[in-house]
Amino acid sequence: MSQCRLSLESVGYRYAGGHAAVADVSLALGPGILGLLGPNGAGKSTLMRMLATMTRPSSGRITWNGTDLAAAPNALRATLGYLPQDFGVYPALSAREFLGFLAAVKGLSGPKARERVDHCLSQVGLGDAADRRLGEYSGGMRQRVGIAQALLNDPTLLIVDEPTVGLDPEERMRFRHLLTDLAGERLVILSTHIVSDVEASATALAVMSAGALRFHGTPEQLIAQADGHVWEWTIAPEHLADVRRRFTLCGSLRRPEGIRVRVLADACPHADAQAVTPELEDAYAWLTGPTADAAHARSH
Ligand SMILES: Nc1ncnc2c1ncn2[C@@H]1O[C@H](COP(=O)(O)OP(=O)(O)OP(=O)(O)O)[C@@H](O)[C@H]1O
Repeated sequence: MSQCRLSLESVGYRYAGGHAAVADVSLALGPGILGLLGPNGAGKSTLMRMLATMTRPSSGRITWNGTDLAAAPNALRATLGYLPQDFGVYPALSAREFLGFLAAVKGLSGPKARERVDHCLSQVGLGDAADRRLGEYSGGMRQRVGIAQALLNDPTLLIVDEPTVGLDPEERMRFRHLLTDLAGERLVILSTHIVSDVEASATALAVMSAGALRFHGTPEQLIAQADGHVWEWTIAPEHLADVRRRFTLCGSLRRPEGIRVRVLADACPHADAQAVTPELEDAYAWLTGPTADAAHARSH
């Protein structure tokens, strides 16, 4: 079994003339699926590009099985699969031709390459569509081609950056299952701003906002942080706008007797409100949303 230890020590990145897009991120990772969550602009893609050795950290260091990536990026590249956020395909080629081309770029050729291309296409469920032009593929199918190309070298580290953007719910679900199947002994890092993308599959979560790492742990540990901060009660429909203005609204459900609202608050928001068991979505909003900032400010 290949080793699979990725370590980030106080990693930071600053774009020329800009603020710190990533600041002081430390993480120790092993096999499993890490869901990297964060709102737009949190620094996820910048971090992923450093992990994929596309850019070097401005500060700190990243090691793969103990080797510093700044000094020896090839230590990782041979065993890395990367699906960037802006992955594009050649519409005139079939999936089989496209992957054959990329296999050759990666140094695979002959029957071995053909076998590998077939294997990766069937792994992502595109065996039957392999000879169709990529221009005719749906968004979800194209993203699966993106995963297939990332799998060509049977990577130990698989990095996928916002792979579900633009997919419909069915394709999104299929993509989640695919990543779960692929995990095994590898480390899969999946970035997204959609909690349900990682809810069922991630063994660990890292949450970023404004360049900083706000949480690293299991989904259960994240949920525990929101315990006692998620409330529900029923209001008259005309009070909805007021509740929305005063609290972070996580959900609302129209019922015959009124609207059942679900809000985040650090203390009981209303005489009728009851604390309810948090879901992962609530906990993520609690960690990254305005309620969290307000509660944080009050405690300092
Ligand atoms: N090429 C660049 N030059 C300057 N600033 C950049 C560049 N790319 C990203 N940034 C800035 O760095 C910060 C982090 O961006 P990044 O793309 O890493 O976030 P993200 O979490 O991946 O968000 P998204 O999901 O929107 O891509 C943002 O403030 C962004 O504006």
